Amino acid sequence: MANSVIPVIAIDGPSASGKGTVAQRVAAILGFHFLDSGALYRLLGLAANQRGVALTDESGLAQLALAMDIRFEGEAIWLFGAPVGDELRSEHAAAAASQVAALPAVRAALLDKQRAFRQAPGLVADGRDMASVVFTDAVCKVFLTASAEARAERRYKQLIGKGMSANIALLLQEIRLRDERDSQRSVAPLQIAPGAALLDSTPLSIEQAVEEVLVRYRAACKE
Ligand SMILES: Nc1ncnc2c1ncn2[C@@H]1O[C@H](COP(=O)(O)OP(=O)(O)OP(=O)(O)O)[C@@H](O)[C@H]1O
Ligand SMILES: Nc1ccn([C@H]2C[C@H](O)[C@@H](COP(=O)(O)O)O2)c(=O)n1
Repeated sequence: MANSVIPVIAIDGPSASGKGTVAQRVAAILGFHFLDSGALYRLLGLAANQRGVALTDESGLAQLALAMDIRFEGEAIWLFGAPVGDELRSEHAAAAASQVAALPAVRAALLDKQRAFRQAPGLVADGRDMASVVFTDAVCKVFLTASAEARAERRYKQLIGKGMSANIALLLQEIRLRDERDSQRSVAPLQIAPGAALLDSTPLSIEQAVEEVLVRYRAACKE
């Protein structure tokens, strides 16, 4: 199958809007591959930390991004042959990811790694620029959002559920800060891409949000 005809569903949106959860479930229902593009930026922040590369060293980070040996196996992730634990999901890792993601050379270095996930029979990709940059020809583009308060509450429950400590007021502050940085940066900012459908999941359950995406995908396939 030629790469360009392999269908992609692009789900972008702000932090903790539920994109990862929804994208993963849609992929499972359709039997598609799944790309958590944020994990690549988080892994780069982690690798930089491990190897002493400053989060402001654009060329050093870009070289590290190209060299990163990453393996995804279901929920498990390996970085340079070592398993990565829950630290990848911490707000500390998220803040580092948001910082390195603002650097143009880093984004360019990660493009091929992301596009390599486009494999038959299809791909569901979540991130910030899936529809606007990485998979501009995606058959279905969704911008999944929710109020900052709902997102902070979801993240709080997620972290507590994993046995990690969390403070909801602090989470709300971090979410707002990250929204600001991700949407104000000059390269590939978080935005609603042309042709993307806006889906506000504040009042929706996960199942309802999944169904909304599937409805849009099926409609797009009929066009
Ligand atoms: N519609 C929903 N209603 C309630 N909780 C939800 C909903 N969607 C997702 N969640 C929960 O919110 C938490 C955050 O979701 P998820 O990790 O998928 O967000 P995300 O947008 O991928 O975040 P990030 O980009 O920061 O990784 C998860 O615990 C998930 O189960
Ligand atoms: N396509 C992407 C994915 C992620 N980022 C950045 C912005 C986020 O703050 C950070 C972590 O992402 P998350 O795991 O929360 O989805 O990575 C990006 O710029 N582009």
